[in-house]
Amino acid sequence: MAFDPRTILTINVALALAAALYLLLEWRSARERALVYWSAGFLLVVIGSSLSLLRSYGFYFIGVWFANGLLVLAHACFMLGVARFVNHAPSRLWWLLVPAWCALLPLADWTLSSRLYMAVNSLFVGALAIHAGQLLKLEPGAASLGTRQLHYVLLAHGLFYLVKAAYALAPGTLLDLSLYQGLMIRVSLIEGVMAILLIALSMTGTVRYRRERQITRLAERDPLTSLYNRRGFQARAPFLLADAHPSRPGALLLIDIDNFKLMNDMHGHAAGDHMLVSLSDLARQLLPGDALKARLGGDEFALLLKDTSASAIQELSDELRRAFNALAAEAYATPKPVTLSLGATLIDTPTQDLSSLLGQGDQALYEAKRDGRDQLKILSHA
Ligand SMILES: Nc1nc2c(ncn2[C@@H]2O[C@H](COP(=O)(O)OP(=O)(O)OP(=O)(O)O)[C@@H](O)[C@H]2O)c(=O)[nH]1
Repeated sequence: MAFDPRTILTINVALALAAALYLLLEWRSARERALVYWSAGFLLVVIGSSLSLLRSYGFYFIGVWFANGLLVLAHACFMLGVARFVNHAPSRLWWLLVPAWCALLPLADWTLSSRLYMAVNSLFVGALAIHAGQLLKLEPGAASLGTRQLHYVLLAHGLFYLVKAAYALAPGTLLDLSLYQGLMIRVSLIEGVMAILLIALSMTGTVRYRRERQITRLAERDPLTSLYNRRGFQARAPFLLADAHPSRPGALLLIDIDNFKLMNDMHGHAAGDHMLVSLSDLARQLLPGDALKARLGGDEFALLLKDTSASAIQELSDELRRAFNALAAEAYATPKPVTLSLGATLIDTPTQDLSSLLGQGDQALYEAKRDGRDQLKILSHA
């Protein structure tokens, strides 16, 4: 298909400008610094591609050398953005690209040396893009579609530039940088359009996924203890409840601190907060990793365990109480002891009825309080 290189370059400019503005707008809401680097990279592509249009009017230095130099700089920005995104400090050796590129300037003659120039320039672009792609590690389960896409698009883009470098040095190939003559130059213009689109979309996709994960995390966690809050507990409980079986029953355990108001009143809110955090730390230490741990509100906590038994729950409660009571007594003296009351209900059939389980746990907890606090009561699930 015939096409006019200047038209393609103009499309490149428009797309890169749209990408730069789009990424900048994303930065306004996401505040992810990588977006600023990426946006700056696309702005450099805009300037470089615009200057590139000048080569057909005889401005070779600006239209070829300078414009392609900006392309290297743009890819350095993409790489720095990815490094920032993955919290990786790039090696200082990349600075060597600056003197290396400047060393190409004396080669400004438009026969043989333009091939060498294009080969080295493409090599720099390819190396930066491949390095940026490699920085995006694809850990199973953690990488989003956007991250995977950005990883592969950057690698493919980098490989394309390596091929371009090899092509430039291959004898007998047509290459005229001033008139955009030669297969590789024309293919490169088309590749540029596709790369801008794919890279910019993957960049926003990968940042959005991370931001959504952060928002979900914030919405489901208690800020003081970092345990799940009621919303997070309700969202995750069904997975554990569905697993219950008479041979491996689960258990719901509700915990309420006794005389907590007294501690708050006597020692201040900070002391109360300290004990809430201590209790959550104990829960993390003493419970299995797959147990669901949540602070439902105030001084009330909920634990959901799978594959357990009444005796295991009793043992766990005794350990929790012993450790918590000792901590509280040691740190903050109160006329009435600050202890733990616990209410548990065993779950021996799969169920999705969390609210009635919470009702039973509450009932058991109420009995523990009524019978003098500092103890566990267990109700069997009918
Ligand atoms: N420090 C602190 N206190 C909180 C927080 N949220 C709720 N509280 C306090 O927790 C206390 C809960 O009081 P209750 O459970 O009704 O009182 P209690 O003294 O523990 O009484 P019993 O449970 O019957 O032993 C109140 O004083 C609340 O102000 C919090 O985030 N930090």
